Amino acid sequence: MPKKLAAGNWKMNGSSASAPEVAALLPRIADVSCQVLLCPPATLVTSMKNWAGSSDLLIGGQDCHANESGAHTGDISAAMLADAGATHVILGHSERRADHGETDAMVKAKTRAAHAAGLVAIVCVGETEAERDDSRALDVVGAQIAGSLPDGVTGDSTVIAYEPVWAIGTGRTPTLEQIGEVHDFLRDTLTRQLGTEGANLRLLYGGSVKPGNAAEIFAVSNVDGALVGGASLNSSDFSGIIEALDAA
Ligand SMILES: O=C[C@H](O)COP(=O)(O)O
Repeated sequence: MPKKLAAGNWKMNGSSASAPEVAALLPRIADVSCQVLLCPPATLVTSMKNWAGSSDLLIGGQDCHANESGAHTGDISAAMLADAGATHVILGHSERRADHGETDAMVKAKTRAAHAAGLVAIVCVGETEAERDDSRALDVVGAQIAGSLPDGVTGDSTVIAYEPVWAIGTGRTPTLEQIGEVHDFLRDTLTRQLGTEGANLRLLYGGSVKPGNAAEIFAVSNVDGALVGGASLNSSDFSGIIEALDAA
């Protein structure tokens, strides 16, 4: 299995003034055994790559178009992200699914494009609160997995992030049992579909991960890291999460 992964999603936050925050993170990740990734807005990918210098900090995008180039005003291709210094891209985040009407089929096409450009795709799945209340969480993430992954997925090319929509930015998290149930289900489903590669796929949990709850979340079976939103904006908070993952 590839190394565990602590991924930070800056969403629509950050500017050229963010350099010191990234600089403060670098000494804290110098000796960790897990991978550390920051996904800033596209405008900051190249700058952040420069701020990372010779450190092991990885840089990713937050979305890409399914096509390599063409008349798509405002969009960015996977190849462009790679050219800017990105190694990863987040795809199918619930905010993109909600704000931009992204469907599983669109996420699948984007994932294919990411792979073609040599990027690791972090494919997000997760149920809404109404779907969980309706006892449909596993059905929903199962359908998203079935619809969002193209052929040829491997443990090196793809990461799955389970993010219950109702836990994102709310300070609410599922119980550890609920996280374990979904992650075990994802592992079983992916191993059935993909064999060894499915067993090797990293499964991240995302949704209100903080330094205070990270250790208990990382102790849950089949949790191989986290996709962190708000707490990744603060180097001290993100470091706390990274240290918990490193110790898990
Ligand atoms: O991509 C990250 C997730 O949406 C989690 O965000 P959050 O840590 O602010 O809840």
